[in-house]
Amino acid sequence: MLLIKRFCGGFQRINAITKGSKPGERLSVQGWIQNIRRLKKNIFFDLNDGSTMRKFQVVIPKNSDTKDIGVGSNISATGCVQTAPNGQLELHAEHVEVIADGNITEGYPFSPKQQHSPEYVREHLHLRSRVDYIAAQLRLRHRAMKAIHDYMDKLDFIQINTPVLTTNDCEGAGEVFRVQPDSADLLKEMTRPSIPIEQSYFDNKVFLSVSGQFHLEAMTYGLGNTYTLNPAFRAENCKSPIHLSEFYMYEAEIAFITNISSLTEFIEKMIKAITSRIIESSLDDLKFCQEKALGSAFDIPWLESPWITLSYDEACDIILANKEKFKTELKPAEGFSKEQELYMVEYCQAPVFVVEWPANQKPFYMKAVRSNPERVHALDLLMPGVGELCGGSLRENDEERLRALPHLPQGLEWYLELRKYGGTPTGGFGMGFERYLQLITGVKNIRDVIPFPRYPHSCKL
Ligand SMILES: NC(=O)C[C@H](N)C(=O)O
Repeated sequence: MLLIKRFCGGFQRINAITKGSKPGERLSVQGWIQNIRRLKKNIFFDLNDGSTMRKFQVVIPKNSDTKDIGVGSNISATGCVQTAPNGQLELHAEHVEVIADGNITEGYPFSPKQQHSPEYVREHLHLRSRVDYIAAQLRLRHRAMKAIHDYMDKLDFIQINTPVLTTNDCEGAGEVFRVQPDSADLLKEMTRPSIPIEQSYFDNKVFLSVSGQFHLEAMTYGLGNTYTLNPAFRAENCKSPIHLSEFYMYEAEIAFITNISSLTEFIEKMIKAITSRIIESSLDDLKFCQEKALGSAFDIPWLESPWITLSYDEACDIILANKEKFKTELKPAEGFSKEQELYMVEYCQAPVFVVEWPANQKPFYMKAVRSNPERVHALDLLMPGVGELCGGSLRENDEERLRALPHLPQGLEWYLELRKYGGTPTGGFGMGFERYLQLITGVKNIRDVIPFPRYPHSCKL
């Protein structure tokens, strides 16, 4: 504790104070003033330091010199913790110092007393961490990441920092961002005889990663179970409220797995566990985000009940039997539309795993069902409100079967070689981390659950 205090320069964070301080304790805090009330005997500051959505009241005698202090001012205060008449802890300050003026009137876009729309708040990305529900979202995001890391660590998964720059496009779709130096001089300087000039830095075409899966597979062949929680990129001209050009993907690769039901069980257990952990650690922020998003907080209905698994054919039957309910038609080569995904969840009244997909709808690396090679051991997890949350599969670990594929992508000799030196059965999944945050908070636009959203026509800051 001493060490922590010294790191923070002797100041305590409000979250720690409201959770652990006792009346009578002397301490110092720093933060931003959110509101000032000047009453007969005392002046009351509502102090916020970003560590919690709870405001901490600082009380100073009326005769103190506070003419330089206004809403938005940065202050430090030292004093004694006491219990306020409402039962909450407050600081009776003997010493208050102004660290910086707030100046929040001169062109400041947010009025402390006004509610601003998410679209408006998003226009001021660099200032929006000062808006209460964005701060709550970002704290929740941190807790959710921590919950994932703690969960995986407990299960002895090894975290792998998969590369952001890659030469493969994993999913095989043409949706990648190319990367090359901006400097024409540098490219020229590095030119080699047989390499196109724009590739002369790496001697290869290089992309921003769309998925860390192949790198995880390589590591899993030596380390056993691995995972990553890294940025992934998709160059799609898609303005939907559930897509980003840069997002975080939580991917795991499990060794010695031979059954798709083991994978669905793993995912269901994991999502329930990390969600419960977030509820334990961040209930205030979670409820606040839910209220802001949907008007009222909600319980998460899928935490206790079992989830459903449907084969692709069973899922199609449900859609076809209800086809008058959809604007979109079921297209055999394209999987389900968003409204069909959401309908399936509503129909089953539970999250739904769709398994046993037609091979022609899925990437080449998925393991063929041996009794029916037209099908692959793949899964999509459909959740209420967001539709697809996870995609996963067992991986084809038979080198010969991979080599025989008519559309095997070029340049993946290394991927085949993994199988050549021992075709370990593996399987795994990817979960869009921001989509998960949308799922538990109800936040409609994915741009509000990531600090700096990147999407078509927008890469600010
Ligand atoms: N790791 C995974 O299975 C995720 C999958 N490659 C995807 O991008 O959806």
